[in-house]
Amino acid sequence: MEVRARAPGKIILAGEHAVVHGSTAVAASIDLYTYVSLRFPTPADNDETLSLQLKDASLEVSWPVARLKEAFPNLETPIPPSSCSLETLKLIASLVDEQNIPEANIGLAAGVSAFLWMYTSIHGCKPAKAVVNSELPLGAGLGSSAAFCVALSGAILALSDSVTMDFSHQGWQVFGENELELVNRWAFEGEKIIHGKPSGIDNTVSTYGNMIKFKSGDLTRLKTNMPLKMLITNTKVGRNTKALVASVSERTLRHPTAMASVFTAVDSISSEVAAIIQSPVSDDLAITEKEEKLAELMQMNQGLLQCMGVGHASIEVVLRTTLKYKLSTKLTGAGGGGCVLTLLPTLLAGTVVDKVIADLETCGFQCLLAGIGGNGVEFSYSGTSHKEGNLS
Ligand SMILES: Nc1ncnc2c1ncn2[C@@H]1O[C@H](COP(=O)(O)OP(=O)(O)OP(=O)(O)O)[C@@H](O)[C@H]1O
Ligand SMILES: C[C@@](O)(CCO)CC(=O)[O-]
Ligand SMILES: [Mg+2]
Repeated sequence: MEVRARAPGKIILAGEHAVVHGSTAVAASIDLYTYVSLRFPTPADNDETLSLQLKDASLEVSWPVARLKEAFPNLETPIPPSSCSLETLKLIASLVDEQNIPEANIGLAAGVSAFLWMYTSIHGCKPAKAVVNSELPLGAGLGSSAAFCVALSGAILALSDSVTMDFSHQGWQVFGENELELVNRWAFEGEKIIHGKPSGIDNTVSTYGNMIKFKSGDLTRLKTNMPLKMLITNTKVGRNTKALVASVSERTLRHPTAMASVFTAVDSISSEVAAIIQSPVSDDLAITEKEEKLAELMQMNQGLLQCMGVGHASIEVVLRTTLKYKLSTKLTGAGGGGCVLTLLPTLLAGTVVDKVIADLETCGFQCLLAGIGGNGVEFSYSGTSHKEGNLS
């Protein structure tokens, strides 16, 4: 029995970082996915290990089941979604350490730890093989960590008793509402291990897809008929969300009143962005007016992100380049490099878009046009029609 799950990346249209401090943010899924396949070995495989293959990083880690049982002698599973205690996190860190992950790949250790926490909490020390690959750039602001956690959580739960299986269904299928909530809650626990203090917006938009408004853990699914086209530019400057989120918190401790005003301003911007996106579109004139407002709000949000200290020289280059074409740009995700969004108005000529892309690529950046607002996490089964690998 094998299950596959896929979860999308995301863009944040407004409100990153401020959302960690209780402000509203608006995010949308994009049609770039992280895929996870998970299978329990059959008796013929004679495989008593739990393994995780990370194809994007050409890394495979595995533990004999006996080693896991030794590390977690009192494991009772499944447990409901819960934070990994400091004590368990230490045990997991020592299991990860034993794998001697090369220094160049050390950022992956947190992802491996998140996998171990989610998997063992649901399936205990049962042998299995998980394989991960992604269409998303890792650590670039497009929610790769959330897509990783959501796809893993989806696959792990799809092979558990918490999910009702439908074998009559061919291809990708969606989870039920309660199942989605469970997938999202577990993914959030994984994100906590990777990010330290996530707001939950990234795993939530990856789980539910489409476009969402998010504030203090509350999700509003946005309904829109506004065609939204964004150019995504990857500055290819590496950064780490955990460190950037921590740096904004430190600035907030140093300047609490000033930062509170910044977060309040972002809250208003995000609320306005959500209102514009949701108001019905009647004609080209109405679209143009809405796009102009969105463009201005993106510029304002970018200025406030600068105030938070998450800009980068490479982002400035993208801003200046797109401004030559009177286009508005803001960073997306944690900033400090990573990806940047440029609003492409509906009536903008294709030739202009080509020129902007050529200009940005001359600077060494990578441009992509992703579809916005597609489905969230989905899964599909292959193999025999039961979940007990050792029965198949
Ligand atoms: N396909 C993958 N394979 C292995 N690890 C992954 C994968 N995708 C994400 N990760 C984990 O997530 C980490 C990157 O997460 P990080 O939050 O820093 O960036 P991001 O999620 O891409 O950007 P943002 O949080 O700003 O949207 C990696 O270092 C790794 O631990
Ligand atoms: C920077 C941040 O706001 C978004 C990262 O995509 C962090 C978070 O909300 O968890
Ligand atoms: Mg992330």
